Amino acid sequence: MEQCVAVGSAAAGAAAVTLPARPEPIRVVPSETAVVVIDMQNAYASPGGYVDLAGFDITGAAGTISKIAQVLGVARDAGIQIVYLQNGWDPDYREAGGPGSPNWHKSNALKTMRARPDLSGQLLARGGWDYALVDGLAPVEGDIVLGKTRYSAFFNSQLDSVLRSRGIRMIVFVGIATNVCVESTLRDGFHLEYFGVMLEDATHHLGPPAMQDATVYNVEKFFGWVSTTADFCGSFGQIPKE
Ligand SMILES: C/C(=C/NC(N)=O)C(=O)O
Repeated sequence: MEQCVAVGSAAAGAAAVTLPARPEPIRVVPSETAVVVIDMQNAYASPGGYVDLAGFDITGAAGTISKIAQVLGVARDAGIQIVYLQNGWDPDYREAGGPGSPNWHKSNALKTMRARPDLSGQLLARGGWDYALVDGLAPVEGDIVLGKTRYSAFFNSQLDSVLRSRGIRMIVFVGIATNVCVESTLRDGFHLEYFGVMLEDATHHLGPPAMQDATVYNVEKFFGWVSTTADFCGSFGQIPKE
């Protein structure tokens, strides 16, 4: 087996779990691990949600929901902290920014609502159906739910302090979209000294399939590690229930 990368107190010999990953396995203590669920909202994963209305193919999202549900079940039994992110803005879209913000120009949700005024106030507005987490992935007691207003979950959010205060060193990423908010957050996490692992089959891209491949390449080569739902469940599922 290739050399393991040992994270946090695993490097000092604490009892740890080895997660098979590329480019090499990674060894970590479960209490220093968090699963970060990126934007599993109706907007990104349900027919009639924002990305569906904006013309992206969301047929893969149903499979992603069931993979994430498996990951969360095992993570909860292993005592791993789960943090959900929800992307969007206040119902008046002040947090989205006006024409002085690149977000106003690049956000496909804002562009879709400008093209279709009948949708105005519906897409990614806090409190609405589009903003809500999908039914199949409801948080349970002990999970943390945070809002975010830009692609990176570290930007202008409480994510760093929530993780840092709990001694988290490794983040396991699942969610949508691989090539937008998942990659943006994993990259920022790298720069904040978190070890990022992306479960490739528990994420889904926006755009052509090459987008998924490009992020997998970027993560494996430059920013972190790539693993799978089966490997996560196989390794963290061995831990006796607390
Ligand atoms: C394009 C897009 C991606 N979001 C995400 N959760 O990856 C958006 O929010 O408009």
